[in-house]
Amino acid sequence: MTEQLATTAVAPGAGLAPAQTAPRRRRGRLWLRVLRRPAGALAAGWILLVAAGAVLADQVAPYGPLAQDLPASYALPSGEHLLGADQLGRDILSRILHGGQVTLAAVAQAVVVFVLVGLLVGLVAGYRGGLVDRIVMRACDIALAIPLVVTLLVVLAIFSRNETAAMVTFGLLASAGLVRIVRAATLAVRRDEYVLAAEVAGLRPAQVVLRHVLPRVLPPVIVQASLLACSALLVESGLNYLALGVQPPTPSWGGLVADASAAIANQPWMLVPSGGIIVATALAFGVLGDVVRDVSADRSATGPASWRRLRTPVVRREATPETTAGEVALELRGLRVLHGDTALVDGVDLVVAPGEVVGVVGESGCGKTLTLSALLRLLPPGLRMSAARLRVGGRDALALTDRGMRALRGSAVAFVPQEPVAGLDPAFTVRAQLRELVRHHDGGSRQEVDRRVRELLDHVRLPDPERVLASHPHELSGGMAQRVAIARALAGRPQVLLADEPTTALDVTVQAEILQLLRDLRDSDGLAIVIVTHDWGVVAELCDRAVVMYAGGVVEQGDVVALFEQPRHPYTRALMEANPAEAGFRRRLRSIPGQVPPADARPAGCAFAERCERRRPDCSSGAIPLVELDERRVRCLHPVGPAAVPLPPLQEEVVDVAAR
Ligand SMILES: Nc1ncnc2c1ncn2[C@@H]1O[C@H](COP(=O)(O)OP(=O)(O)OP(=O)(O)O)[C@@H](O)[C@H]1O
Repeated sequence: MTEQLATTAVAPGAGLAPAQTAPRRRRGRLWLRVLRRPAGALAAGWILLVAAGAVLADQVAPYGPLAQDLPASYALPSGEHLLGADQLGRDILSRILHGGQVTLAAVAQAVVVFVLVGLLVGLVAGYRGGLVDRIVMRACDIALAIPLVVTLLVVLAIFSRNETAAMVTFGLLASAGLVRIVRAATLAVRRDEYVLAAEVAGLRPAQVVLRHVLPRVLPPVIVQASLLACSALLVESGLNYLALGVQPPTPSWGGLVADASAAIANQPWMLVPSGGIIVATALAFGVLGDVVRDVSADRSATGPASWRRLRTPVVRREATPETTAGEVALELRGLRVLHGDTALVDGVDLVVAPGEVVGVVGESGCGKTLTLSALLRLLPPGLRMSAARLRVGGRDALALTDRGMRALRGSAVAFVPQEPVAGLDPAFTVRAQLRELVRHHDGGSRQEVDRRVRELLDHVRLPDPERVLASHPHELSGGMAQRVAIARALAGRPQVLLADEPTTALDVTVQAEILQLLRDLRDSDGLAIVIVTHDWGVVAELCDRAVVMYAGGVVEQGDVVALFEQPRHPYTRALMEANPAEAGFRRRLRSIPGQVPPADARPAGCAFAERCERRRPDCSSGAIPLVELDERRVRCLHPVGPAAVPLPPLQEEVVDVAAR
């Protein structure tokens, strides 16, 4: 158990699904794939034929809709009347074509209202969440409880048989069901990493929704719209059958069925074309919906793996921090991340100069990712953050509104995820995704945008850029995808790059290439980089300084060379000794006994004391100060090596950002 724990703490790639193994998806535009299926092609073809016949009825119908030919009364199909004639000798085919104008227009009205309301309200509820979502859901409950037929009859009575009013009401009431579906789909998509990546890149909510959420929720909307069209057709025909809508002699499909029913004793044939057109068209709408559902189920079966969900926090804290000498790209002082009253992260400081790389190391659950998320002011729902200071690229990130923070993300500070493929939208090519960001940050003509996209790919040294640009994320290897993710991050020319284990999902050779790339970016662009890693090898290769975290706090931080030469905190030393690279032939990997205490059960005093071979009774008696020890900071009463000098305490005052 303890062996296993030590390995988990430091092994590169532990517990991670390599991005390259993401299953390949069959691709193609949705409508093309629908048309490739015989049932889809047949249904779509029939609907198009019927719609075209209705629109062009004046041109293609052999007779006028009201033209009578009494000698042909009740005529069966013939060369003169292809579908026969009714009791007044009116051509049934012509009346079906003209009646289609009324019926299909009514169906279209209902579908348009249904889709517009369902899509807009569902997207807003799912994306915004919170109070908006709750209000929308209650309104849907009410709408779904209203009896449809009774309401339509009331509307027809109030608006003197106005069919448009009835169909708009029908679409509106039915849209409550679509709102729920779109909301659920939006909630699911919001958890996908590429949507998060778009948010982190600083895109506006409307851009994120239109570009990355809408395409995902569209298939269920098309399915529901088809099914609604089917219902609307039956409802409209029913109303006209009862003569509650358009009045005779104006033809409508429901009215034709009513005529045929009245004449059934004289000529049963009349019911075949008039009922048949309704049945066939309703069937076509239903089949089309089914095919779209099948096809889109194939598409979404292999969606990207969900990553940690990050959201905007609500609380900030201000303080009188110690001053920082020299130029600073990123300055974080006294960070706390709270879950209710429990501090998940407590008192973390992080100062990074331009061109400096800082590694954040520690076992799982020590607070590394939450610290990174807090730097972006993006935390999982339910968590709050406070800090004495957060300055990014010279700007006070704690004083910024949500809109200001969005502008900061992607421009001053950018993020590289652990699983690069999951951070890219599977529906778009690399070119489209890079263009989107370049357009967002720089604007310019298409040629200028394309030039910048090529520059970015050259900057991250992607071989065969044209092929990469034309590829979808699943067609890229892990290394290529990580270079694309870095190119995306660089699109806004950030001063600070945050990376959450950017090499753990990659094989060793590719890891080395990505580390080299990050080193070069630090040197060429003067990027300040904060990298979360479990791998001391990455720290040694890339970082200038390291911050060692344990149980939500910093236990040691300082220059990497000095740290490797002489770790001063017993935890740092134990973590280094548990590094798989330290194990050799016939040499067992050392492990740290016990495990990191959960945030709500941290012991008094030093959180590491229970697992520490140097513990003394005073380790568990009170708060342990962070002390200065030969140019590094250590939170330990009995450090490895010479004794320490305490640092002055940080004074803080609490300010609620949300209240500003
Ligand atoms: N949304 C949340 N709600 C409550 N607790 C959380 C939440 N997210 C993280 N935590 C807790 O906060 C602590 C720090 O989590 P964090 O993800 O930052 O750890 P980590 O060091 O990044 O771990 P890993 O290396 O496994 O990614 C853990 O105890 C975790 O259980």
